[in-house]
Amino acid sequence: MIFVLNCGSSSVKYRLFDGSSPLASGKVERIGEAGSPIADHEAALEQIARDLRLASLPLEAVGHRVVHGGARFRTPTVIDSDVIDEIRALIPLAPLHNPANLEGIELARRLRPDVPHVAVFDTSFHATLPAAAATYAFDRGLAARYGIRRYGFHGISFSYVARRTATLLDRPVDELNMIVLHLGNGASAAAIQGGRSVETSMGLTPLEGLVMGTRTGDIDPAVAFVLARQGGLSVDDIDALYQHECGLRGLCGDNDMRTVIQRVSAGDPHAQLALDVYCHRIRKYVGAYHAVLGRLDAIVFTAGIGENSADVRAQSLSGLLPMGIAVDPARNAAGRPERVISPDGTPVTAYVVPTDEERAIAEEITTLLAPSARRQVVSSTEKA
Ligand SMILES: Nc1ncnc2c1ncn2[C@@H]1O[C@H](COP(=O)(O)OP(=O)(O)O)[C@@H](O)[C@H]1O
Ligand SMILES: CC(=O)OP(=O)(O)O
Ligand SMILES: [Mg+2]
Repeated sequence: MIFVLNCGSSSVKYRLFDGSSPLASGKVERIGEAGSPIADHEAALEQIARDLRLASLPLEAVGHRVVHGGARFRTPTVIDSDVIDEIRALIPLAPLHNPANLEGIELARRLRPDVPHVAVFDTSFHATLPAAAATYAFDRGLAARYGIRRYGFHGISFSYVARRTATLLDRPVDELNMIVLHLGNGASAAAIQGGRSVETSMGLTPLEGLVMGTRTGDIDPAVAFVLARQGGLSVDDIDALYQHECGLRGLCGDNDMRTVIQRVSAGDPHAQLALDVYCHRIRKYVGAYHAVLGRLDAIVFTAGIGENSADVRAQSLSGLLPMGIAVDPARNAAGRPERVISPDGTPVTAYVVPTDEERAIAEEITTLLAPSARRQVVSSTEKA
């Protein structure tokens, strides 16, 4: 059995697998929010551990989603105290995520010190970004000193969804060019060429790129100078503002797309502008990534908003028929969770493909711990 933990900034998702069959799963949301019965991640994890009798399960390994792996972690990694220190050192680059990931790791290791704990990183899939896409036009010396470059995130999801889409198209992933739009609490786009990430919208941190629930996405760096010089805000104030008070919430007061869309239906102009900015940003990235890829075979929507919001999908891709992209209203509105939403015969096939980060993590761990891979892990440790 493999137990997988996905500790997010305000939620914990978990899944227990017996081989490839899920035995139990769940999600604790709104951790630490006003009025929520779950005060912190520790309380959430203790409840999950009790419910599942985690201490006595016949586990082979525990898998952890870790958002920022920096330049060092390009593959799933067995966690030791050195790895924990390295994940902790990356907290400034993922302040909403790495602390929660670490809490999950530390609590789970305390509970199950007898099994390997494996970190699977959101950044790994983007290790293939070409230098031209990964590099900021920034002082070369400072960039090297502080590790300032574009890393990209949501890689566990992108990699899983790309493989799933290739299966649906019944073609090898290495022949396909696709754009995947992961639209959840955090949101990002990736251009994937032959199964490899060649461009993505998040950068050094998960702040860059698309509009998110509470995060800015792309913004002129000079906004920070104005806030500091004219508003007297500190760096920490600005960081907190960009992370928690911007995005959809900043534009209309709500960070949940369901509420935004209800308000749009009721004629609310702030909600309307929030939705328009959100979809305009996606459309802009689709055009840019089409140019990066040259030929485009598929556009795929995934995660909470991507999988559930027909309005966002339709508005983001409307008017793109000259680029070979279209959405069929009936297919978009309803159907199986995993489906084609473009009309037959359009050059680019548009899909909804539900993501499954927990399954992807379990699969990575099964591969890592397979007997042949285990020998490689041992021999590379010996060499080091
Ligand atoms: N039916 C729906 N219509 C529009 N948005 C939805 C719907 N269902 C869920 N969402 C959105 O999905 C988001 C959460 O996505 P999810 O991928 O579960 O996030 P995360 O894994 O990052 O916590 C919520 O902000 C919510 O607005
Ligand atoms: C990297 C990131 O933004 O993750 P999430 O969408 O889970 O917040
Ligand atoms: Mg997520």
